[in-house]
Amino acid sequence: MHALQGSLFDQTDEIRLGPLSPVRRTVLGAGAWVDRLPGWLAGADALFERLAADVPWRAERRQMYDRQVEVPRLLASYGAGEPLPHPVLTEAREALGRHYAAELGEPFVTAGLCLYRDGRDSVAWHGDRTGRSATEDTMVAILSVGDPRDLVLRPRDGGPTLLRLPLGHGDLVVMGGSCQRTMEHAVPKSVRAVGPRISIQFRTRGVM
Ligand SMILES: O=C(O)CCC(=O)C(=O)O
Ligand SMILES: [Fe+2]
Repeated sequence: MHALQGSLFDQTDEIRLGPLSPVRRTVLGAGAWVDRLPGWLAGADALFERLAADVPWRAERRQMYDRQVEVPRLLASYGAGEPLPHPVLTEAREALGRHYAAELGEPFVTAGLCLYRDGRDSVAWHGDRTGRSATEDTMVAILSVGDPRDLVLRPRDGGPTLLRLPLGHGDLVVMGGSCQRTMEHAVPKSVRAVGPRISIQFRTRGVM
């Protein structure tokens, strides 16, 4: 794994969340939208280092036709009520819950973590549509630390990529409304030399 290149605009070691009020919404149509807040978390490089070292990362293999393939990223997941690997993640989940309470109608309860070791790690086009999100609107909030990687979104029924969001260094994105059903998202492989990135995805009960 490449060493993380410390970011020039995040020289603080104090790991701290800013206010959520500056979040900006992009409406994608068909009930889907994306909220963004670049640099929500200060001290993102310090949080990256802590999570990289402290989280019990696991490699997964998946059945692909007749063979087992390595999932191209490392994973960790925290169910409802399980303590998160850093207190600022609990703060983030609660702050997001308060900010979106009226619109979402329920709290964020689970956290999934992905570690993209380098540009060869990725996630293929998909929607988070296992569980209630297959039929209901929901929100998936993602905090990113480490080197930015693009999160791309396109309509599920075909059509060009609508959004390409570089996410790292404390950036927040929230995919909301019908996004998991009507759109797909991916983190494509990168041929550029990129350092590692960790994403933390907060979801509601029964959504994967
Ligand atoms: O790393 C990201 O920002 C996206 C991860 C993702 O889409 C997922 O785990 O479902
Ligand atoms: Fe996803």
